[in-house]
Amino acid sequence: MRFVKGHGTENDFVILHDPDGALDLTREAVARLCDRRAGIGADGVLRVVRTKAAGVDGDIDTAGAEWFMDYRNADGSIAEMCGNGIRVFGRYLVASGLAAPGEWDVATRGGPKRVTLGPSGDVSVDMGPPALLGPGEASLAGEVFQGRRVSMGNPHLACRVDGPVAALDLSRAPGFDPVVFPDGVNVEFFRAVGERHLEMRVFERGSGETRSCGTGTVAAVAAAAAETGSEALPEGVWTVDVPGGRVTVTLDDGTSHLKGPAVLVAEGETCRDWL
Ligand SMILES: N[C@@H](CCC[C@H](N)C(=O)O)C(=O)O
Repeated sequence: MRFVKGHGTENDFVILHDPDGALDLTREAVARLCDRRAGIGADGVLRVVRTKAAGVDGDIDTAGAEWFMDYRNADGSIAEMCGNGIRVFGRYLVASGLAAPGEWDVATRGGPKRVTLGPSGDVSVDMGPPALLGPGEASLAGEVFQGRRVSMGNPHLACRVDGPVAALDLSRAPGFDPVVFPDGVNVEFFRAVGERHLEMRVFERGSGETRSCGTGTVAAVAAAAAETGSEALPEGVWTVDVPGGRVTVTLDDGTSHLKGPAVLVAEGETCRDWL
């Protein structure tokens, strides 16, 4: 099986080219591919499949997008959206000659997302309006953190912390109420380090701590922006520093845009009989 490896601010992915939907991508196969010692190693898999061959017709709004991002977490579970993944997905389509630089929609389980990119450089994606769903809490190393529940198509709990995020122990999954989050949750911890400038760490559902999470950065910005108390989120450009680098999140026109690097680093083929 041919693959490409890529990352967006070190949130890394194995990209599988499956235009006609021929791959039987089991949960076990994804977990083996993502294993960092016995496999290729990644936070998730991006299966690149033509929307018409993805078997999602009628289930989701695809807006006529030619390509569908089938995203899987490292444990093989399916997620609705991946903000860094879709930027890497866009870079892959352009680098492979499957799409021209410019602007177009990619279908995801979280709805169609408009990707904007040039022949090289940063990739931007319209992530849609963050949905603020009210308060929530997580626990970590015996401490309880208050946060805001945010949907970016996938579920988030964004918690402000007082000290540097580097001091947090994310070696174990944060605790949360499974009644409030029946499908699990991605938990972000953020701190303001300047005006419209956050630092953030994340523990992702299905992948553990990752070095970046695109949907998580938008959720953290939405939670921080909501602290102003105004009914609509105030417009503005935010910088978010994550362990893997820096992205910008723009809140404008009732939507959000995520922008940052998306890099393809290697391509190869899995060995016969391995997977
Ligand atoms: N890293 C991603 C989010 C991937 C999905 C997430 N773990 C979930 O299960 O919802 C991003 O960049 O947004």
